Amino acid sequence: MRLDPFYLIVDSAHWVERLVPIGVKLVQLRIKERPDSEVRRDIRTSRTICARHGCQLVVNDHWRAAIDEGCDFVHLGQEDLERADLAAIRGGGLKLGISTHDEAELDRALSVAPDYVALGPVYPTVLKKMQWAPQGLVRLAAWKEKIGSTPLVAIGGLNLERIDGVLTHGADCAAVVTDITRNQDPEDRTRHWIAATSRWRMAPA
Ligand SMILES: Cc1ncc(COP(=O)(O)OP(=O)(O)O)c(N)n1
Ligand SMILES: Cc1nc(C(=O)O)sc1CCOP(=O)(O)O
Ligand SMILES: [Mg+2]
Repeated sequence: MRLDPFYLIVDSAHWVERLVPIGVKLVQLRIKERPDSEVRRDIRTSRTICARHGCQLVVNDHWRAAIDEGCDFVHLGQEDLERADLAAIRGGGLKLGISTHDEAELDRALSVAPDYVALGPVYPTVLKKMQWAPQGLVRLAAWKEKIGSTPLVAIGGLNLERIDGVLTHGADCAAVVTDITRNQDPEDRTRHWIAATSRWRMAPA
């Protein structure tokens, strides 16, 4: 399986509506602390927009709603993994991405045969407080060495200047939140991300 090299992460369907039509092909809905009814409404709206634009939709954390709404992927962290019904996710035909931050988490992730593994934070992130020091590019390359053909997602502190570094050190895909959503012109920044990742999009598998 191949992932688009540009992985946008946003916290509402409004962002999906704004940015996916520009040409985003892989987007995660990462909604925190909102009622289940709103989460489901945003997933449904995003699903419709993504289907219209040929974009894969990943749902973070809310795996039951993702199954119910027929999404493409679920993303789970290690704690989420404890509570989720992986058989139901697989049975629903959804793919699974898993966060990792150290070797033990990587072993745990690989034990459930994920469709991608994420390593973070590669660089310092302002989005959330993290207990791990920035992983760096050498560690990213070590992760790829260990996981082989399973796609590797780099996340944490990525910006336009850091894309080439992660994609030449083993990442198949660069995930981003604030470099786009806190940019003064998110649409323009999204266009730049699409252009900056284009040579990996076109590279032979
Ligand atoms: C692509 C990607 N990588 C990592 C994460 C983080 O997931 P998690 O550790 O469960 O933390 P929260 O995002 O739920 O706060 C992610 N969402 N996406
Ligand atoms: C949500 C998330 N998870 C991470 C991890 O390391 O698991 S880093 C991160 C934040 C990514 O946001 P930004 O692109 O703004 O740094
Ligand atoms: Mg989570």
